[in-house]
Amino acid sequence: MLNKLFPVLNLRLLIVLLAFSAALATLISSFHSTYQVQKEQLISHTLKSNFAYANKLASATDDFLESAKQQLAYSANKIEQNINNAALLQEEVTRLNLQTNSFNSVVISKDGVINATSPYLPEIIGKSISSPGATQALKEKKPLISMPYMSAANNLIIFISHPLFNKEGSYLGYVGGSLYLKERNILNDLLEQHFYEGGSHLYVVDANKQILYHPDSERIGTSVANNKVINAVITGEAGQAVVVNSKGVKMLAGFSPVINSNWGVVAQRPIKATLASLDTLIMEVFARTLPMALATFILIGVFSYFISRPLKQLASSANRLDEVNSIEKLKRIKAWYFESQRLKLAMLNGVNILQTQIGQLKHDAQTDPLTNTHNRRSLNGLLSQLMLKQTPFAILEIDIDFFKRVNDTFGHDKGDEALKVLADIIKKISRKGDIVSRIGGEEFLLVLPHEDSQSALKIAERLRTTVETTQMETIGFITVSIGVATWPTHSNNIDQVYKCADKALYHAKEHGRNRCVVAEPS
Ligand SMILES: Nc1nc2c(ncn2[C@@H]2O[C@H](COP(=O)(O)OP(=O)(O)OP(=O)(O)O)[C@@H](O)[C@H]2O)c(=O)[nH]1
Repeated sequence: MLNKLFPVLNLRLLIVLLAFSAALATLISSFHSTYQVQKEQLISHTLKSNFAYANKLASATDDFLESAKQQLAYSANKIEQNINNAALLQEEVTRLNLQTNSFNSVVISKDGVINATSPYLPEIIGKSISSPGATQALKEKKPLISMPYMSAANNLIIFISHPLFNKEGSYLGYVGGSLYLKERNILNDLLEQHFYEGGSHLYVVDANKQILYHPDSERIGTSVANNKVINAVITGEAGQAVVVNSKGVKMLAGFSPVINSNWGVVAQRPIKATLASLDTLIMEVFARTLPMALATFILIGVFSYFISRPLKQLASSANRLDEVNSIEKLKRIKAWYFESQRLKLAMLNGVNILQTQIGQLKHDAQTDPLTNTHNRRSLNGLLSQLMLKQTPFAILEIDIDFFKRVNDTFGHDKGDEALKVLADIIKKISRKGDIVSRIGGEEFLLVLPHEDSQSALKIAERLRTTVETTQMETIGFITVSIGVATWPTHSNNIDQVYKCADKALYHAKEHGRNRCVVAEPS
């Protein structure tokens, strides 16, 4: 079941899989950590630089407003002393306008009447002014930067003013200047200098979260709600944060307040734009790493081949240990590293032991242990081979005469000795190719290939006389009777040939023993 689910993997595939996944995991993890570290660095760096920009811009704006206030204070001082000199008033407002560029200036009396304007507009001199900035200035009677408001001509304006007092301290009115936030002015110029690319931009809000400056002029005058950066900056906080803007874009923002006007400057850049360069960088690193990674994978393939090869060869040899040349094949395997060497040696030892044992078992299965001649099973096999090859043969059935008496007289052990001596005699008489076999207790069979009855009878006679004349220790002399038959002359059926030899032997016994008889033709 398991094998069906997970087909057997070979060592090479396993090594390749293991090394490949390890290399891949290392590669992915190093790319991932490089990306993460770079990303964190980029984000942190962008946040810091945005904060620095916002800080710089806030302080520059602060400086501008402070300088405008100081210029107005200077002019106020001059005007206070010459409040009735209309020419000087006009000269002073003109100077203010020219100095600050687009800082439209006016002198207003304590009743709210326009005394001088720059640009010079004679048609409104002597008329009353009622704009929110003017009203606030008249009311508060102190140096002031107004809240931004919409002018009659639908311009977003801030009004900067300084009060006028005579020597006795009586209020005379004020001198002031308005900045048109949507139009080009010195504040715009200041902020636009720092506008940079890649979605980066900055904007300025007032204390009411109203946008005073934005690169998209449509946004000027609109309010921003639910923005934690703006919430923080209008309370006078400075810092940096990741924030989602009104369009749902994640931004890296730095923010800083403008103290003089309670405004806030925010410099921000979309995270996506910030990280775009990182994606390109990672792709470049990947492209440069690719050849090395490919080379590594090829090396893994080659190494896995050389590592697995000896084990694969040993495994395939293990399936054929019973082959004749298995030892030679094992010896030829190049086991070049420790484990494969040990395995090869162990297999060689195993094959040696196995083959010795198989040889021994084979010998035991085919041999009569007492006389070391072929047993009945082995004999049958050998005769089958002869018959298969159509090799004619004669059989000599040899039986010891009165062997019971030998046993009874000298004991069973001495009887065994006699059997061994007889076996040795038969072996000596036989030639190469003859088969000597013990087929019963005191019965032997000698197979003589290519011999006919007559020549077999001669050999039987020689055997009989040799036995008869061989003196055995303790026992003395024994005799044998021999029945001779031939295949296929007596019968084509081996059992019939046995029967013929039996009959011949019986005949020999019947006729006095110690004789050889050739079977009658069947
Ligand atoms: N020592 C010994 N005796 C055996 C062995 N196998 C059989 N015998 C004995 O061989 C004898 C065979 O006796 P019988 O078959 O009666 O024949 P015999 O005494 O040889 O007489 P004939 O064959 O008629 O000449 C028996 O006493 C068996 O016990 C053996 O392996 N060792």
